Amino acid sequence: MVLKKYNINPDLALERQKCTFDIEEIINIFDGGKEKTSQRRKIEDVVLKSGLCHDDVPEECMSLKERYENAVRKSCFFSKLMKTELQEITGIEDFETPAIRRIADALFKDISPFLLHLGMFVPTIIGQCTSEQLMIWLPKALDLQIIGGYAQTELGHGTFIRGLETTATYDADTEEFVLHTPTLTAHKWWAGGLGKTINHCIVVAQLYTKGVCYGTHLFMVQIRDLDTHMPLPGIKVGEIGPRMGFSSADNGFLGFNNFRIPRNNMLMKHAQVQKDGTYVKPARHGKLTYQTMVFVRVTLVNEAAFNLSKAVTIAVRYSAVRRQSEMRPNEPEPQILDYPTQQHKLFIGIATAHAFQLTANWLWNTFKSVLSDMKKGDVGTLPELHALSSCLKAVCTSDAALLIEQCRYACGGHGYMLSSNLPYIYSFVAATRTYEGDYTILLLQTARFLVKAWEQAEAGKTVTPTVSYISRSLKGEKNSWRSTDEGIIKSFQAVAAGKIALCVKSIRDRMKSGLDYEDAWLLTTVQLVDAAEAHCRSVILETYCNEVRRLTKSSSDNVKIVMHQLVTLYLSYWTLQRTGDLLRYSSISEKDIDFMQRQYEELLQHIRPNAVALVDAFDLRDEILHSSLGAYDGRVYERLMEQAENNPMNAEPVNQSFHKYIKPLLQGKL
Ligand SMILES: CCCCCCCCCCCCCCCCCCCCCCCC(=O)SCCNC(=O)CCNC(=O)[C@H](O)C(C)(C)COP(=O)(O)OP(=O)(O)OC[C@H]1O[C@@H](n2cnc3c(N)ncnc32)[C@H](O)[C@@H]1OP(=O)(O)O
Ligand SMILES: Cc1cc2nc3c(=O)[nH]c(=O)nc-3n(C[C@H](O)[C@H](O)[C@H](O)COP(=O)(O)OP(=O)(O)OC[C@H]3O[C@@H](n4cnc5c(N)ncnc54)[C@H](O)[C@@H]3O)c2cc1C
Repeated sequence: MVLKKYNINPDLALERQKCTFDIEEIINIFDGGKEKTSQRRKIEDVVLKSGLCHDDVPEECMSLKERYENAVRKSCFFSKLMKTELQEITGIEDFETPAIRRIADALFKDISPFLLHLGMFVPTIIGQCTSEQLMIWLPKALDLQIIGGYAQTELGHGTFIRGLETTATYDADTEEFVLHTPTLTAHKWWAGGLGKTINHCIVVAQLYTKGVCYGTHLFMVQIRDLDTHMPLPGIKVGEIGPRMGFSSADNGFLGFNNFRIPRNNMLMKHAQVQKDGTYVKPARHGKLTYQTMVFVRVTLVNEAAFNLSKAVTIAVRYSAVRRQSEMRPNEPEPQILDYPTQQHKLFIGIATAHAFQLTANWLWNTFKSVLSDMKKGDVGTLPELHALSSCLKAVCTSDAALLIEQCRYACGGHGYMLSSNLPYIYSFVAATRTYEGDYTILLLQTARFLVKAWEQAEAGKTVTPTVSYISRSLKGEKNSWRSTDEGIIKSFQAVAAGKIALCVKSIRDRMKSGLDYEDAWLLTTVQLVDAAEAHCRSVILETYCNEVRRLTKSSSDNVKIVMHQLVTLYLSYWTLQRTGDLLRYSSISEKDIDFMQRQYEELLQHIRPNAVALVDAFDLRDEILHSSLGAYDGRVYERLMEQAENNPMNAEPVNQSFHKYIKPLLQGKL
């Protein structure tokens, strides 16, 4: 749709006049500097001027098939644009993924069927191929001569990778692997793009050679003919059916009937099968084939931040425009943003988007540093990265989904309209809580690391920095509550340490009473999930505070003030959410809690005049927001009416069903 131009709604115009800081300064902080902001805007200009974002009919009014076909059309032209004009016009050679990721949302209200190609297929080639394999597949994949996906999950197993049933049996006579789907539940299920779009696929299968199973490994498999796009003989493939979101992502199923691929199609950077069938196991770490999952978990923290920033921009702008009820008799109806309960729903969304974005950047740097260690042969930092990326993916996607839904509640009935975009944003983020490792499963992975760290610290060994609070706790350091940033972080660490200690005790007590370790662990899993979540909270709080302090060192005073108000709001919010835990594991008193409550409510008032400016500082163009409620000009009612009038249901004054059914019913002739 072409966005109509309106004058700015007067309420929004007034809000912008109240702003106390330079918006551009905050935009630059989140982009990583002025230069990066200007690069990103150039990329956005090129894509928006290309006309690619235009739809004749709103996406939500298309049939599923039309939506898919429209998404393929746009993905192809977008790919072409990325390869040609974007580079030529902007002169930017190194397309930073965040900029491409952001502008992709101007094209797709839902998901591109090519998402997994960029998100998992290419990263798996980079992380899992030998240099020879890389030379074969990477240029083709980057040039989109082949389009791929990542098929790991099966109908019967997603979480438990070791339980996957698809087999890849080596035949030394022909130097081939035979891929086979032995049962119904062994069919690959869910892979994005697999249903209709891709011609290649990374397949995860149990490797058999010389009669021995060596567990899951990765294989490059061509599944469709490059010319006709027909499934190759021995391949059964299709779309899995309508779902809550991801409507244009053509998630698919895949089965193999003794399908043969060359030996060289096993991705052999870490483990190899030699020509005679001899298996050479990975030299350094048993879980290196899980590396793409770690990469995606890291990027999903960024997804949580980005999508939350979209939702909260929509809801804050709408709340500045919407007037409802009365605060005192006969007074004009206030903007709903003036209600403290509305501020309570929304300002935590702004602070959380900041916290997650800065945590995502920090995690990305940690990921890059672990990769660089691994290149030098050192895998010592991998367990901590796995533990961090697991809990941050779980908690950030889960919190973001809850807060996005809260943004929808904050928009009342209009938030329920698809044209608000809030239902799309929610259904996308709700899926991120499940895919790439379900919430509970990932927290249990972190818990495993925490229990080990506890045991190491108990044995007097040094533990990694993110769990150094465990050593302090074991030394008997008692937590004394202070309502400063550092004081609150220390108290949250004391909560995490206390919960880990209880888990360890619980496991040990259960073992003393005769249970084996597995049962003792199993019966403690409710507490273990809770302890891992507490650990994660302390990591986010600490990272957010540290990063704001670091990044605003040379900022203007007003930017420092407003950024720090959000940090304090975030710390106060979580203190009030976790009073039970803090009363149990720290020295916080009722008086301290009263103080925090008052501080929180005062902060809502302080932030209120800057609320619209703070969401403007996410710098999200209308074309990216796709929202009748959240456009920059705040012309909510005009846009809602426009959408209603353009609804294909209104193209004819009388629907044919009247003549077919209603009239005969009215006349008693049905
Ligand atoms: C071209 C233009 C087109 C336009 C498109 C425009 C798009 C814009 C472009 C932008 C691109 C950017 C993309 C960003 C967004 C990305 C979105 C991507 C969408 C993804 C869709 C979803 C994909 C999927 O879901 S794939 C399937 C994922 N599946 C899972 O995650 C399964 C979860 N299960 C597991 O991970 C495991 O089974 C696990 C960990 C639960 C248990 O494993 P296992 O049983 O093998 O191990 P354990 O016995 O429990 O542990 C043993 C030991 O290993 C350690 N360990 C486990 N995992 C790891 C690991 N990953 N790394 C390191 N170590 C690990 C574990 O801790 C144990 O250690 P100990 O020391 O022994 O304790
Ligand atoms: C939109 C979407 C896109 C996807 N895209 C892809 C893709 O491109 N490629 C791909 O390979 N996969 C993909 N997936 C699959 C996804 O990775 C899995 O659905 C996910 O890993 C969860 O696994 P599952 O479905 O087997 O859930 P299950 O493991 O069956 O989980 C069901 C419930 O059981 C619980 N549970 C399971 N095991 C345990 C345990 N050990 N302890 C305690 N509780 C447990 C879970 O916590 C959960 O509550 C996609 C999924 C979705 C929704």
